[in-house]
Order: sequence, then structure tokens, then C-alpha cells
Amino acid sequence: MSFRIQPTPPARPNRCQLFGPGSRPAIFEKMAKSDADVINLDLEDSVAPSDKESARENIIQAIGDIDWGNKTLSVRINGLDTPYWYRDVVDLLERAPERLDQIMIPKVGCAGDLYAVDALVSAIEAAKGRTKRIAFEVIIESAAGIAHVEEIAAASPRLQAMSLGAADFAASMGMQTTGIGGTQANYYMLHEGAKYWSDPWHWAQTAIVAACRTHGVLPVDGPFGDFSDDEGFRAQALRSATLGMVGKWAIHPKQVALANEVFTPSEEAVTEAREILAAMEEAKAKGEGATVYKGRLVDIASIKQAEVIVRQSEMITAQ
Ligand SMILES: CC(=O)SCCNC(=O)CCNC(=O)[C@H](O)C(C)(C)COP(=O)(O)OP(=O)(O)OC[C@H]1O[C@@H](n2cnc3c(N)ncnc32)[C@H](O)[C@@H]1OP(=O)(O)O
Ligand SMILES: O=CC(=O)O
Ligand SMILES: [Mg+2]
Repeated sequence: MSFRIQPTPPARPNRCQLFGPGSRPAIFEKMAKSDADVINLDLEDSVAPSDKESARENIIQAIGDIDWGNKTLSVRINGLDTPYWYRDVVDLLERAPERLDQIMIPKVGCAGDLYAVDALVSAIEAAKGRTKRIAFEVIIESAAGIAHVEEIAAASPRLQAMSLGAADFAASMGMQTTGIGGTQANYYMLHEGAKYWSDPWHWAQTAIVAACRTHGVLPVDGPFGDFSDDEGFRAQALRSATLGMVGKWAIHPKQVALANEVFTPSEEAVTEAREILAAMEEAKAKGEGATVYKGRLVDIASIKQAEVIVRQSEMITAQ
């Protein structure tokens, strides 16, 4: 292994990020009462241009008025290619109460995008004497974003999480689909007359996971648009969890339980992980680096694999 130790990402649950338009304040209380770990109040693509200002006001008011419990409270600002984003940052940082945890920056294309927002946020925090340092989450959802994913992951010490935004990503890449995430009917291999579906999001997800793990950032899967398709959501989320992502967005409240279910290690998985750790303790006592557990090899790498599951489970229980 490199002498550089892989940094640990923030130790906070991020199994589900529930989104809601800032122009729809009637749902804010429901979002706060949900079981999502993270709340993303949106100023960007779910808010019409004519509602941008009122949505900002709704959100600033709600940050102080609503009891958000122990959730991570995040606001998605508008993209850096719009005339809205600077006012989003200035108003949030100057006027929103300290309860605000995070700003989500959409459509980032290079490290400089984070530098620009960081400079503005840092100046306002200092000017206003804000004591809580605002965290960042970014969305990788463009060709430029995925091409520069590693420099983006390294761009700011404020960066805690990075999501894949399947809708804008598909548009930016010129993908022929209007579906948001999930199986794409035309993406298949043909073998002896039978179709085998493949996963068009796989490479972007793995690129994001690798960049995030290298720099101690939480990798997150973004939206799954068809909220009437529970099994489709579950399948997408299971693939993301298997690849190393820690959670997924919910664009409708019914997706919250699905995400929590997938990204909470099952009792069975935790028991097995603990048994592997115990088996390796026994092996170590005998001076062995490898042993057999349930008929299969486990060795020192298995300790690290098992610890991923145990750590995730303990963090959720401690919540
Ligand atoms: C590609 C991207 O950028 S995704 C991220 C940006 N997009 C978003 O933020 C969209 C978030 N989701 C929504 O706006 C809405 O869920 C919609 C438009 C998809 C559907 O809204 P509705 O038609 O009201 O859904 P539906 O009628 O099924 O709602 C059922 C209940 O959940 C509530 N609800 C709907 N959406 C949400 C939400 N995001 N959070 C909390 N509660 C919600 C409704 O108020 C309703 O409550 P009730 O039973 O007390 O009346
Ligand atoms: O912002 C999310 C997306 O999928 O686009
Ligand atoms: Mg988007």
C-alpha cells in the first residue's frame, strides 16, 4: 500500500437524502419528520425561475423555524452557470441560522468551481462570525464533472459528500434516455438470442467511489425517477451499495424506507462480519494470517472488509 493512508470519510449516516423543492414549503415539516438522514432543500432544478427568490426566503425561514432533529440539513444552490448562485450563497450564509449544515453544489465541472464557492463562503463566514463551518456536497452530473472527478474530490476541505446525478449526467453525455437512473432497456448484450442487460451507470459510479475513497468523501447515488417502481429502486440501490456507495437520494417520501433498508447492513451481514473478525483473532493468536470460515478463505484483508460492515452498523446504531 502507498504510504499515504486512505482518509476516513465523515462519520455520519448518509443512507438517504430526501429532496424537496424550496418552492413547496408545505412539505418541509413532513421532510423533517421523515426517516431520512439528510435533507436537501432545493433551490435548483425543482424550482421554477420565477420562484427562485421566494424559495430562498422559504428555506431561510424554515431552517430556523422547523425542528430538523439530528439530520444533516443541506440546501442545493443553483449552478455556477446561472445568475442565481451567488445570491443563494450570500443570503444563506448571511441570514440562515447556524442550524444549516451543508451546501450542495450542482453540476460541478472542475476543482475551480469549488474554489469559487469556498472563497465566497469563507469570506461571509468570517465577516458574519459564523462559528459552524459549512460543509459541501457536490453533484457529478456532467461530462466535465466525471472527467475531472478526482480533482473535484480533492478540491476543498469542506467537501463531505459527492453524488451522481443521473438525469443531468445522461443529458450532458448525450445518452438516449429520458429515464432518471435504473435499467435502460436498450443497454444490453445479445448472446445466442438472449438479452443480458448491463448497467450504464456503473463506470461513473465506480469513478466516483474511487475518487471519494481516495480523498475521504462520502460517495452517494443520486435520484431514481420512477417512484412507483420499488423493485427498480431497490435493484439500483443494491448495486450502488455493493460498489461502495453509502446512500441514495429519495425524490419521493416512499423511497426513504427503501434506501434505509438497503444501506443499513442486515443483522445477518453484521453477524457474519463479527464472526470473521473473531475467526481472525483466533488465527492471529495461533500466529496465522489466514484461516477458513464457513469453507472459504479469510485473511487480513477480510478483517478490513468485515470492519466496513461493522463500522457502518455501529454508526447507524449510535445515531
Ligand atoms: C433530477 C433532480 O434534480 S432530483 C432532485 C430535485 N427534485 C425534487 O426535489 C423533487 C422532490 N419531489 C417532489 O417534489 C414530489 O415528491 C413530486 C412532485 C415528485 C410528487 O409530489 P406529489 O404529487 O405531491 O406526491 P404524492 O401525492 O404522492 O405525495 C404523497 C404525500 O407525500 C408528500 N410529499 C411529496 N413529496 C414529498 C417530499 N419530497 N418530501 C416529503 N413529503 C413529500 C405529499 O405532500 C403527500 O403528503 P400527504 O399524504 O400528507 O398529502
Ligand atoms: O440533479 C440530479 C440529476 O439527476 O440531474
Ligand atoms: Mg441535476
